[in-house]
Amino acid sequence: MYYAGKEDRGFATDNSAASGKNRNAFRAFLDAIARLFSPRGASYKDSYFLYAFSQRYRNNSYDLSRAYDGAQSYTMNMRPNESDEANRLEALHAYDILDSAPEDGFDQLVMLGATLCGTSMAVLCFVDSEREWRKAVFGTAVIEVPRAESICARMIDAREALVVSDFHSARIFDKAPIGWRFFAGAPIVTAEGFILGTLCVMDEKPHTMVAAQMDGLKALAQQAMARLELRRYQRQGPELQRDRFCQLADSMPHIVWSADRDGTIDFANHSIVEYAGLRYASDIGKLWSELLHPDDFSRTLEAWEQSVQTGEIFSAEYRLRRGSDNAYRWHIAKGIPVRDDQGNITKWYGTTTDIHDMKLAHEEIGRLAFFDTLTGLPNRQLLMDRLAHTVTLHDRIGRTGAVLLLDLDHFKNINDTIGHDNGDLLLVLVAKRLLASVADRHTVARLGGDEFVIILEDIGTCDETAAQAATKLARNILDALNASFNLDGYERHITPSIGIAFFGSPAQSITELLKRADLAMYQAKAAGRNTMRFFDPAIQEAALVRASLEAELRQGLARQEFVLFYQPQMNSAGNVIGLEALVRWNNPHRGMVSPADFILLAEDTGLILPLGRWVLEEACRMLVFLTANSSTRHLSVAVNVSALQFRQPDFVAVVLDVLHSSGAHPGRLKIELTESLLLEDIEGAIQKINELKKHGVRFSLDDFGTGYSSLTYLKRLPFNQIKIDQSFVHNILNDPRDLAIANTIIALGQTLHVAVIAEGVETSTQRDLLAQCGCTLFQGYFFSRPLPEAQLQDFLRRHLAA
Ligand SMILES: Nc1nc2c(ncn2[C@@H]2O[C@H](COP(=O)(O)OP(=O)(O)OP(=O)(O)O)[C@@H](O)[C@H]2O)c(=O)[nH]1
Repeated sequence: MYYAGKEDRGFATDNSAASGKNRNAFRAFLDAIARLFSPRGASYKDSYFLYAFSQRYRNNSYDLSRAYDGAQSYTMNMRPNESDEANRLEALHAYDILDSAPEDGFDQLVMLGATLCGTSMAVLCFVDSEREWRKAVFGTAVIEVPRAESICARMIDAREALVVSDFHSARIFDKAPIGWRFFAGAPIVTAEGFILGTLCVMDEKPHTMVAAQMDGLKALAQQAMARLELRRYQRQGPELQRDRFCQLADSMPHIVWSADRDGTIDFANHSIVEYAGLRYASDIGKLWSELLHPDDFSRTLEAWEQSVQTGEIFSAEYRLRRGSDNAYRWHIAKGIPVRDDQGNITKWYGTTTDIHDMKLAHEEIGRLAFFDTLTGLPNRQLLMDRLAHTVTLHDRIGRTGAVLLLDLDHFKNINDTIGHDNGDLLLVLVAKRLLASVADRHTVARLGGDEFVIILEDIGTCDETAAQAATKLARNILDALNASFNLDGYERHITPSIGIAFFGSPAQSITELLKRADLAMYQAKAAGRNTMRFFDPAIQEAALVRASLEAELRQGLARQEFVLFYQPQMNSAGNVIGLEALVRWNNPHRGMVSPADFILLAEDTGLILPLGRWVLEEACRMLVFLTANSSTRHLSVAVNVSALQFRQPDFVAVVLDVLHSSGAHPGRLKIELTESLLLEDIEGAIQKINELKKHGVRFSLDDFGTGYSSLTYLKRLPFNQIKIDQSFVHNILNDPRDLAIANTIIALGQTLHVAVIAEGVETSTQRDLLAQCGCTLFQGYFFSRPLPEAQLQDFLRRHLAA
């Protein structure tokens, strides 16, 4: 990378800079910049200079100061020493415009002036020492006027822009110009403040000029001056052009830069010094990557590579660190690739513009358009978009989702009693609780007023699982909102009514879906509020059944309706070696309920935790009882532990606590775990099992063969026993594959020195076949059904080893 001596300017000053190659590159640079500012792709001749110059020219202002009778003049706010006519003439001659041939660009400006002001004549003239000389004329063929007769010269002498509506009434000149009654002129002013001439419009008829026309005329005069600058610039040598360019580049608010193929910046204007707080613009070459926000780096690099590969304009948005406060601000960069004489792209010329405020404003506009201003939740518009997208997706992947429509109960009362502001606050707090009640992947939106919608995504594949998931979530919401709110220093209560509708395959319209959820919500209101209802009657029925079963389950626990049955476990000699404790629910209305009908619900509702503890306590009580008798002291009691129970952080402590308080022998307690329970956190499982094993507690792996049956479990988990699932035992006589599996499990047990017990043994043939395979422990109806405590005593008496 090469760099200029004038380091805060940037351009190279070595001799080669003047070479034709560099001149071409330089022209290409100007052209590139011009294209950036000119959407139509005009060359720098047309737009770059005009743009840059008009920026500076705009600083000279014109104030309406006096009005004549029928005429107005505008005081020109110029340099103090501009009355120096000699300097003015020198400035004029420097442009080398006098007596030059007509040029299209100037002709067009003059024509535009006449069209804009609706006059029959227009002239662009320069005032020399002796004459007014016209570079461009429209509606007149007169090219020169003696200075003494020139109104434009009078304008320059008086330093006033002028509008004369009618020379007949204005009488501000000794002699009205022949053939005109109307005149309006705007001065051609250099950046230094010299008035070189005017762009003026004339007519044979009187006229009035509205302010917009005068402004337009002044703008055209500015364009004429800019074009004059460009003309002079083009006639200068490359060195002068470069200096001039640097001055202009530095006057621009954008960061102007050029870069090599590998992205190294080898030129930047002064804006980068001001923005980034660099010492020299040239520092940008090495500091660029430090200024760029790290998160935007790879994206920017990709855009650059893309431009290098395709030759398309480089375009990227990124954040650049500001030197004054180290804040990152968004910028947009655009760079035009420029080819050398061989057609290879060697340079990129571009600008980088601060768009931070604009971007934030856009984001804010986007936020306002899609988010509710009060709660910050997605609004109806965004909800509809997401819902449409989610419904289509679920149809495609064959999954079920749900829409929960929630309306607060008697919300109007809140507004009426504690005011609308507190009502608003309550809506905000409700929104927060809703967000806290659902997982991030779901959407919580405010439909309007006191209505909210929750989209539950992917909650199952069948109605039952989806209904359970939706019920669980709706319950959470009901619980969350039922807790009191602190408003205005008082505890306030609000409840919701929730309607639930499902979507899946085939997709239904979102309007229909919301209508269904709305209908269900009204049913919830009709049912007394503070509750939920499903749109689907069958699901609703199932949910009601479940809800009443749950209520009964709670009651059952409180009323101690649960009992333990014990199923004996036998050895090959036909002696009892232990018991498996199995819970039953003795419901006053339903009779004896099997665990299959309530354990899942107990797990879903968390009731399994108190129930599981109760089972453990009962089993330990039985152990103490067995230990008291010398003939039963050796028997173990196996207890099934659910996944939720086992995952409790205090599981080990609970087991030890129950063992301790009951006085049961830990070595006689056997905990049965299922394979699926181990999947989630195998390390945690190993730790818990080992901790309890230290106290003598034994472990059995239940249902082995039905799940993943990973040998890793057997290797890593310190089980004392594996259970062959009854499904294999059931068909062991008919299905050789079941026999093979049972055989394998038994062989595994022998190899790993882990006891193997077969459950579900119903016949002597099954028992004999398993025994032939090497199985020594059995459990099943062939020996005994699970027995209530009273019948167990009898059984034990008959089957204990002498
Ligand atoms: N504070 C506040 N109130 C609102 C806003 N938007 C709507 N409301 C009020 O919310 C109330 C909604 O009432 P409804 O849902 O029709 O009736 P309700 O009193 O909740 O009674 P039910 O829905 O039948 O239980 C109306 O009184 C609205 O004026 C809001 O942005 N802020």
